[in-house]
Amino acid sequence: MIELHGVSKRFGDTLAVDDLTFRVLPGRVTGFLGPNGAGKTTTMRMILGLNRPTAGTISVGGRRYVDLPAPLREVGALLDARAVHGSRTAYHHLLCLARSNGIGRRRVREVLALVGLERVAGKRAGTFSLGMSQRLGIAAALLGDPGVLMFDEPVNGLDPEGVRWLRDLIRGLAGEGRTVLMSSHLMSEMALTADHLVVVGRGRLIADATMDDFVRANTDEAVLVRTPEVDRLTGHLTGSGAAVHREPDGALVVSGLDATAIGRVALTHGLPLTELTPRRASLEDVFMALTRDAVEYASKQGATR
Ligand SMILES: Nc1ncnc2c1ncn2[C@@H]1O[C@H](COP(=O)(O)OP(=O)(O)OP(=O)(O)O)[C@@H](O)[C@H]1O
Repeated sequence: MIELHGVSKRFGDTLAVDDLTFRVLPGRVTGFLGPNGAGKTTTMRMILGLNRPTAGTISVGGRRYVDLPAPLREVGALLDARAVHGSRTAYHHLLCLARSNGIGRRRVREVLALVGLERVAGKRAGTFSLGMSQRLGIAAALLGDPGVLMFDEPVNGLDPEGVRWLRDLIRGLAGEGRTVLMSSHLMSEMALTADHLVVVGRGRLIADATMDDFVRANTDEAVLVRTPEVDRLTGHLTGSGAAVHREPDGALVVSGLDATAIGRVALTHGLPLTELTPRRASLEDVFMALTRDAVEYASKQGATR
């Protein structure tokens, strides 16, 4: 488990992290979301003891990172995939890390195989593509077989096969009971990977909820209905207390009644339905709506909305 209590971090005039309190629990993937500059990387760096909090406390498995005797065996992290000695081979890079934490050569071979880099283990890391560097960073995170894992934007640079592989790997790690915290700007991927979300904006906590609750709580439930009998169905639905909005293509967007109730109204009056689809916002829709005010570096188009 990772636990943050009242954590803040100031860089000069910038309050990068502002009084964050949350827990990352084992056995599930926690997605760490926030617009650019929201403080995600700074928070992860503080968890790893790379930045010292200005205020507050952080513990990993009940202890501060600096108090962990063999940190790689407790916490594995991918923060910056390019942060390797470019002249070292992938194998040598991992071997150096392993040695500093009392981990044997066999494990180095194992993690290279796990991330699919066996064939290029003897190549210099500086010649790797971004996707290969990400795989090497993931191998490094897994080296000590740690119970806590953090991945900052791990999907960057991966090809579609790699994206799917990483999703399965991350879900598998959580399935084994590990604590997994992962940031990504790819909302569709996050929706497929994470069970729980911690959302930040301008350094502050915006939400800490399960994926399902987060989307449901921020969605206006509505049902998309199509029928050849638009006027009659609209009349009966409004008569039953629903609000009905007619789209230009003739579809009805109905709120105030769920799909079952709408189906019943149609059946009672003998009106055919050609579509009856509960509408739910996507994670991306909800994220954009909730963080709109917290976006620091908006594009012009976004800023004028
Ligand atoms: N070493 C530093 N010195 C000064 N300011 C910093 C430093 N590191 C981060 N910041 C500032 O802290 C804020 C949070 O940055 P951080 O990189 O943690 O955000 P993020 O959520 O990871 O963003 P992104 O999604 O763009 O990676 C930003 O305003 C950034 O400019």
